[in-house]
Formats: sequence, C-alpha cells, structure tokens
Amino acid sequence: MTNTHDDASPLILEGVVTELSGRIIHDGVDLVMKRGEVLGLVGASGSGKSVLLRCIIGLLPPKAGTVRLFGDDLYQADDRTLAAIKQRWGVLFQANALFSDFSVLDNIAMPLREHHGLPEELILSVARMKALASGLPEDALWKFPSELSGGLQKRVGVARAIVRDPDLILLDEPTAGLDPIMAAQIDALIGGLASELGLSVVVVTHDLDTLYTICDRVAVLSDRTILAVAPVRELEHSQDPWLRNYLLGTRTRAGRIADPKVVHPSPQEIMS
Ligand SMILES: Nc1ncnc2c1ncn2[C@@H]1O[C@H](COP(=O)(O)OP(=O)(O)OP(=O)(O)O)[C@@H](O)[C@H]1O
Repeated sequence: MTNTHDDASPLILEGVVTELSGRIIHDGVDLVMKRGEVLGLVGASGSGKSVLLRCIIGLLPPKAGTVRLFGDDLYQADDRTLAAIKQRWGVLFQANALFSDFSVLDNIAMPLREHHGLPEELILSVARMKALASGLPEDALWKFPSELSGGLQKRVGVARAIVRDPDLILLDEPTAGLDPIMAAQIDALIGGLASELGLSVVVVTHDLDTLYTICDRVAVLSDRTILAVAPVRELEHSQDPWLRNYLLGTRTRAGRIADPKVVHPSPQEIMS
C-alpha cells in the first residue's frame, strides 16, 4: 500500500552499511534530513559520497540498515509504494548522464516518458517549461548536449531532475568542472529552485562556495560514517583535523574569507 507521508522527513538513513566487492564502504550511517533544507554532503575523495547516493536512490541495497524516503522503507516497499516514492525525487548524476543522441528537450522529457502515459504535446510543454526555469535559452532546446557549454549541460541535468515536480532532488557534484562564474550561476539556480519550489536538496560537492552559499547544513562523511551534520559555520569549529583542514586550509574559501573568531589550522595540521 502507498504510504508516503507528506509530513515525513524526505530522507532518513538508519545504521546504513554498504559493501562493494567485499569491502565495507559505509558502516552505520545515520542521517535525518529536514524538509525543505539544502543539505551538503562532503567527504574526502573515495569516502563514499556517490555510493551513498546510489544507495539512497535504490541502486545499491544496503547490507544492513534502513533507507527511508518520505517515511517509507525504500528497500521494503511494494511496487506501488516504490513507484510513488520515485515520483517524488529527481537526480542529477555526476557528469550529467545526458544521452548524446537525444536533443536537450528529449533528455529533459525522458523521466516524463518513462513514468506517465502523458500526451506528447503535454510532455514537450512541461519539459520546455522546466528547461526555461532552469535558465536554458529557447535556442538550446533542439540542440544535442555536446553542442552546449558545460554550464548549460548542467542546467539540462537540473531541468531533467525537476521535470516531474519532485519534493527531493539529489545532485552529485553539480558544479564540478565549471569555471567559478558558471559554478556560481548553478549554485544560484539550485538555491533559487529550493526556495521557490520548496524542494529538499541533497548536494554532494567538493565546492566550498556551494557549502557556504546555498547549504543550510552539511553532513560530513568520514571513516565510513557521518562525522557531523551542522551548518558549515559551526563545522569550522570542529576539532576534527581533516574537517578543519578541509574547510579552513589556506587554499579554501573560508581560508580566504576568514571569520576572525576562527582559529585556523597550523601548517603541521595542513600537512597532516
Ligand atoms: N562499482 C564499484 N565496485 C567496487 N568498488 C567501488 C565501486 N564504486 C565505487 N567503489 C569504491 O567505493 C569507494 C567510494 O567511492 P565513491 O565514488 O562513492 O567516492 P566519493 O566520495 O564519491 O569520491 P569522489 O569525491 O572522488 O567522487 C571508493 O573506494 C571506490 O573505489
């Protein structure tokens, strides 16, 4: 029976353990997302951010623990409940995962074609609306993805993620590979969509500007579990050496735009 609760947290992870090729990637991940928040997910390269995202969207069953979406246990859900849950999320994959032989508009329309029996005219009309809401120019819609800049390709991915009016979007490194100006534009787009549409957003990122400009809280993945979840300014005061180095090292945004109250890591900490 469909049991997606409107007032439930969009995402709760309880004791999630994942394993790939015999190796434990996550070992007891707990996380409760608030409705309407933009939640950053950070961690060192290889710490398991993308794998966790795969687990959250049903592509990797956990070895133990529970993935709860909108109140329902994703991996125990019957077909009808699962279909209802999937209606409520949208995903932007790393490197966009756009189909090169399809036009921009057809890429955006794809989730509508997969899950609805909607008339073609309506599908194209909704896809066009989402494309324009995502900042794509009209003349980009019938081009192929390869004809667009990296920034516009990200916008195609975002438009596809929101095409079914989701409650939750999961974005894997939305600003990776973009120049700082385009990256800031994508951040503004995500922040704007979150506040205007009341979306809950999980954003996996290495981009500190994203954390500081659009994330309400940041979850830190370390040592196969969640080390902390807090607003990024609070995380600056963490005693964890890796996290302090990540946020406050000399090459980082916070290192450049320093809060004078924050004690910066020593050169020894940065090297460690
Ligand atoms: N299909 C797979 N089979 C075996 N191991 C995998 C597979 N996919 C990922 N891994 C391993 O899982 C670990 C976590 O990978 P993941 O891609 O989630 O890291 P990440 O935190 O997203 O890294 P990055 O920031 O570099 O994107 C890595 O050690 C990776 O090698």
